[in-house]
Amino acid sequence: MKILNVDQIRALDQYTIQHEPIAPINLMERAALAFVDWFADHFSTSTAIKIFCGLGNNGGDGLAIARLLLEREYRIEVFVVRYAPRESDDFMHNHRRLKLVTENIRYVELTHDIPAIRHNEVVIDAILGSGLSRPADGIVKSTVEAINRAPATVVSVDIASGLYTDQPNSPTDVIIEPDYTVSFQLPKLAFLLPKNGRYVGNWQLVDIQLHKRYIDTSPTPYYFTQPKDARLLLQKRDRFSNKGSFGHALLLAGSYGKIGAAVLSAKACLRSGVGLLTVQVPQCGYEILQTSVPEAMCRPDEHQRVLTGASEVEGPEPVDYSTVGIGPGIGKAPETLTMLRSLLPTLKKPIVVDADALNLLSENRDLLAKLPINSILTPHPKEFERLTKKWENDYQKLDILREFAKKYKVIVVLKGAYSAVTTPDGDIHFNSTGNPGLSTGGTGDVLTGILTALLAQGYDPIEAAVLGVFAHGLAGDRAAEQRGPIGMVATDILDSLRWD
Ligand SMILES: NC(=O)C1=CN([C@@H]2O[C@H](COP(=O)(O)OP(=O)(O)OC[C@H]3O[C@@H](n4cnc5c(N)ncnc54)[C@H](O)[C@@H]3O)[C@@H](O)[C@H]2O)[C@@H](O)CC1
Ligand SMILES: Nc1ncnc2c1ncn2[C@@H]1O[C@H](COP(=O)(O)OP(=O)(O)O)[C@@H](O)[C@H]1O
Ligand SMILES: [K+]
Repeated sequence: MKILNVDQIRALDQYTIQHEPIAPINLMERAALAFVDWFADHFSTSTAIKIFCGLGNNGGDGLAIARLLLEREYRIEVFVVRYAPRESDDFMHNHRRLKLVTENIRYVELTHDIPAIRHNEVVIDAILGSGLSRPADGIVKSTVEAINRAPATVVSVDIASGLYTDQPNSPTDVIIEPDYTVSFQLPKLAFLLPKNGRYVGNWQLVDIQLHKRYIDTSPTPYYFTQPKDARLLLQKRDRFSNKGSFGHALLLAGSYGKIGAAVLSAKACLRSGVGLLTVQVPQCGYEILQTSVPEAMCRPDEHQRVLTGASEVEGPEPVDYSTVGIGPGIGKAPETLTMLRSLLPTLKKPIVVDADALNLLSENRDLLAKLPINSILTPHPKEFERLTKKWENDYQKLDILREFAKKYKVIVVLKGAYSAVTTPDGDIHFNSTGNPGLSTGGTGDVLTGILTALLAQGYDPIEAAVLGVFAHGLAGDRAAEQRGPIGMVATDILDSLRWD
């Protein structure tokens, strides 16, 4: 699913109006109806509701929502925040229609017009939408502050008033802090960025049938991976396939005290369909790995505690494997850096690089140029900062991500809520699955195993990254259903992984 910018969203509305065709007021009615359908699923008619409307089309939505809620016998009070002398045409139209059915419309011009809001009430925030062009000030600011102070449940229409759709807010901006955001049709970039969490709440999309042709032909670097997008990427298995059909992966993982990382990665790799798996661990990990992952072959490193790459056991060279996954639990010993230095230039196909392998790269940035083209790097934000530089806001972080992926021709998976899969062309696919239960040690090692398995099976590296990150998050969601987000651990994700 595409994420469009604010100008494109406006143009999409206009395109729909012209080409469906539909009158603007009817499109607003459709949006209001979609909102009200959602609202009716979440709140009973006994709820006391205060609707705050601005003077633009977001406010127009609010007025239409008020009328439709009245029709469904909700108890509502409407407050129009009069911050300017002019209203939009569709606002005025809905204002006239609402006045025909209720006299209960009040105007907020001065702070003493702002009503008291009680804890068992629901506030619908339709003050400002995607038309925001400057920070909230004056009576808008005071109203937003009063709503934020109130103990009520807050539902924002389309986007929280005061939040920009796709540019940074300043830390001093006053913005609604909703419990829910009910947005129209397409996700907004602002919803996916960590600093905006409290200005978005639990966000949901409602379909208002905006024109598909415009969406399909609009260029954008931003995508949001939906279940149907991921399903399209999944390769079917041939009836006559054999284990040789699904590649032979090499995992370089583990060090003394961190063999668990190697175990988790290895298990995830096997549970993600790899044909054969060899794991190289330091000698101290040999018995642990052979016992806990009998399906994997183990090549013990000649070093007791850390990886050096050398082994007394004969085996293929790393370049001869379908792919290599390197990093989980490897530490930053000088011997391991030496291994990385000599290994990288020999590899020709995309590999997966995670954890301490990334930290070694950030301390030895000359090695970045040695990464095979289209390799997948999986930093969490701290690791990514070490590889690049500190960012001032989430939007700058996205720019740095895209520059980095372009410069080194790699795919960067910036992990976290809505993990961002960034391609060498500068596209970013935000992941839709996953939950805070994944914030527990070892879940990143599982992801490395998954991605390594997909590369070994011959998946295109971008598709491997998008699909692997989606499947990992989905397994996390299943694990959270079974165990709850607090009790789940990385092993539960392994048990929940499914590829159908
Ligand atoms: N265009 C359409 O056909 C549709 C629009 N929809 C709604 O329309 C909204 C966008 O409407 P608008 O473009 O009218 O914009 P808004 O309703 O967000 O803003 C209204 C006006 O306020 C002014 N403004 C911006 N920042 C301000 C601030 N800080 N303080 C005071 N005034 C400020 C702007 O100049 C703008 O004209 C969407 O968020 C959505 O809710 C929906 O009804 C779906 C269909
Ligand atoms: N709040 C969250 N929502 C969704 N996914 C999350 C969240 N927190 C963490 N994750 C996911 O969990 C994984 C954590 O990886 P990482 O930080 O490398 O942990 P570790 O190194 O301990 O395994 C990543 O895939 C990340 O996207
Ligand atoms: K709003």
